[in-house]
Amino acid sequence: MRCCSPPRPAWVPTCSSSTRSRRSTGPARAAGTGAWDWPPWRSRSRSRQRGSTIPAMLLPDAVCPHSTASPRLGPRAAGDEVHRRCCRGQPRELLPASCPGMAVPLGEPERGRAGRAGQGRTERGSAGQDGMVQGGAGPWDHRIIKVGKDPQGHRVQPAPTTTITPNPEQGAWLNNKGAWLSGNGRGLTEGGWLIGGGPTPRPRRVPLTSRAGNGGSGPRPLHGADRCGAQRGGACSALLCPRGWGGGGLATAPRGSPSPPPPARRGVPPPGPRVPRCPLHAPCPPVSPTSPVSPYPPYPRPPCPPISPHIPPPPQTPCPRGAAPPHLTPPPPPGVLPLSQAWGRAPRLPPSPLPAQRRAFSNNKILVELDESAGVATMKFKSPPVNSLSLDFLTEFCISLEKLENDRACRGVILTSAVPKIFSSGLDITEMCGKSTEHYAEFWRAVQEMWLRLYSSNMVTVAAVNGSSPAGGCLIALTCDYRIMAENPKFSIGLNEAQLGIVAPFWFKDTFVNVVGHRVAESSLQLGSLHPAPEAHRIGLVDELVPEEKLKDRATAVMQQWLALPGKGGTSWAVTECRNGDLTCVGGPGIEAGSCVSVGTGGVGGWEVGKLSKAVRAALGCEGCAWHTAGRSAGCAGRLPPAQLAVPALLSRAGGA
Ligand SMILES: CCCCCCCCCCC/C=C/C(=O)SCCNC(=O)CCNC(=O)[C@H](O)C(C)(C)COP(=O)(O)OP(=O)(O)OC[C@H]1O[C@@H](n2cnc3c(N)ncnc32)[C@H](O)[C@@H]1OP(=O)(O)O
Repeated sequence: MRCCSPPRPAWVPTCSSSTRSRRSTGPARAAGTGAWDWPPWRSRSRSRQRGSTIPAMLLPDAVCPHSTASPRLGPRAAGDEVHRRCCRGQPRELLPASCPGMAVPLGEPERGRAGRAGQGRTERGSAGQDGMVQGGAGPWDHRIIKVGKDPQGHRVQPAPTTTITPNPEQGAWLNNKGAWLSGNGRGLTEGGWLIGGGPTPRPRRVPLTSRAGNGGSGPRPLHGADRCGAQRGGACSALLCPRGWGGGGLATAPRGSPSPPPPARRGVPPPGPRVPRCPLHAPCPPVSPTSPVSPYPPYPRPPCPPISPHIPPPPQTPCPRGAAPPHLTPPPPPGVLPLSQAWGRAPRLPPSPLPAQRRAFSNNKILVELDESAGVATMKFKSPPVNSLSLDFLTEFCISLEKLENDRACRGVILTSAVPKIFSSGLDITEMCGKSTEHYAEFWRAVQEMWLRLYSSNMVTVAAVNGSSPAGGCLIALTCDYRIMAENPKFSIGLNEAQLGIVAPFWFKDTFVNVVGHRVAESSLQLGSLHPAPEAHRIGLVDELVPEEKLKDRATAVMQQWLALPGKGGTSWAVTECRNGDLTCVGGPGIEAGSCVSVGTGGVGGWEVGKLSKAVRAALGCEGCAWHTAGRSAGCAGRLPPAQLAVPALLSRAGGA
């Protein structure tokens, strides 16, 4: 029996044959050994360079950390509680009978889950996660078994297994979560998921009246209370619950979409015509200070982010970011629809000649400033005295990061500290003693969550280490793409756990090894060394040192350098493959017209480009493939028409890699 995986499993492909790349020294062994103290499912863009893969997995019941069958979680009640919360994100079919989540009445979690996905609630459907498909005998018998981005560029988390059913009355399709699908049966999409091919064991029709959620691309209230698991009596996580966002102004609102209107719900008037919704105009919802069923201890939820004064109301005003000036879109080759027009979506705006638009939101412990024109956010830790990573901090960190991840205007994040001389002191030691087992489990889950989200972020992440950074603080820096440290020798960084008499978890270690190499990591870990900045630079623990006053500028420059590269920073790609391939040739800038075919990664759920290329090249034996970068939103939002997305064929020829 498959079980829920730890905290964020829902987007893990259920196909046991699928693989995903990951860092070479990452802890895939966790599955094999039964170790459960981290969920080894994430991939990372850098991993593709290393080329290793692990099987996608849902942990079996016996090794699920949240299962009562787990011998390591302690009292049954603790396991039950966490498991119940965790498993909320899982399709019911995948939950073991022993899962306490099964006790939640049917229908309740459905609403919560669907609403969650529909809210643009994201999993890190990193660019490496794939849109693999099993299809059906009939056009509506399909199963979606992988995940990616939706047409608006939001990463979404559909259930790994989804059946869809036609709704002839409205000429469209619904899945078993009530989400709207668009397409023509050959290239149906559900919020960006391409679906097609292969039988579904038990296709299920869902009465319209029970389709409460809208996990697809149809409109829905950003913060409707009925979307909130907490409101439904189900488990509600601050991270999962749309209300936990504390305001959707910066979050996820789909822009113009060709999707059909959502189904009417009993007692709920059908919404009017779909109006492209500007997230900046989204009304700020009431936010309750606490959520009684949140898995997190009550804490003041962050206030709604202020709507920038330069964004004019009213909501009906055309979105200022809704359409690109024509001159900014390069003309496509003759006969080829630009990606951004193929599905009628607006590409991401390149830097505007207008004054820089800056937005900021803040919670208790982290200040986030987003420079929209640059596409770069700065997350400043402001939790004095030492930015210790408490449960609250970690939670706010994840929320902030995910907000940015969902924000199409943001492609990179600089992490730094607002506390003088301290980047972060690492895990809050006070969270690790004198607390309940449940608290320990929750805290540790949050630690992992922080790492996973950061590690697998689609954004470019740069750590501007402007102070000491021991242990968990060092981990944050290690988890970023690039580390710049203030060259003050009084600042030190390292995994010093050994000095505290504890052992760095192996995923701390693996992250460390990936950066500094095996031998340096070995000796440093054994000694629990804290390396002064110059030494840290020498051993490669940080990539460069700069005077503290130049740290910000340098981080910004590095960020620009990274963002200029194709494929990073959430940039979506149209993968161009390959001579004599059987896909439709679309050509594109830098691509010899007629020689390549193109697959919009946004349309296939966020394929990791390098991996796809590698797989396709291996399968087709092609040489000289080129990439066509379409820009983040253009690539995500502007997918090729289904007819041009011969992805199943591609996948089958690529062995589903
Ligand atoms: C629960 C889950 C189950 C899993 C358990 C398994 C355990 C495995 C864990 C493995 C991974 C561990 C990772 C970690 O991150 S452990 C934390 C490691 N951190 C440190 O060792 C840092 C210690 N602190 C320092 O070195 C210095 O404080 C620092 C350089 C950061 C700043 O020095 P400064 O002189 O400027 O400030 P003070 O030392 O005077 O400290 C000011 C106050 O801050 C408190 N403090 C410091 N660090 C922490 C911390 N990590 N957590 C909580 N509080 C911290 C310090 O006590 C001072 O408080 P008071 O003013 O009240 O005394």
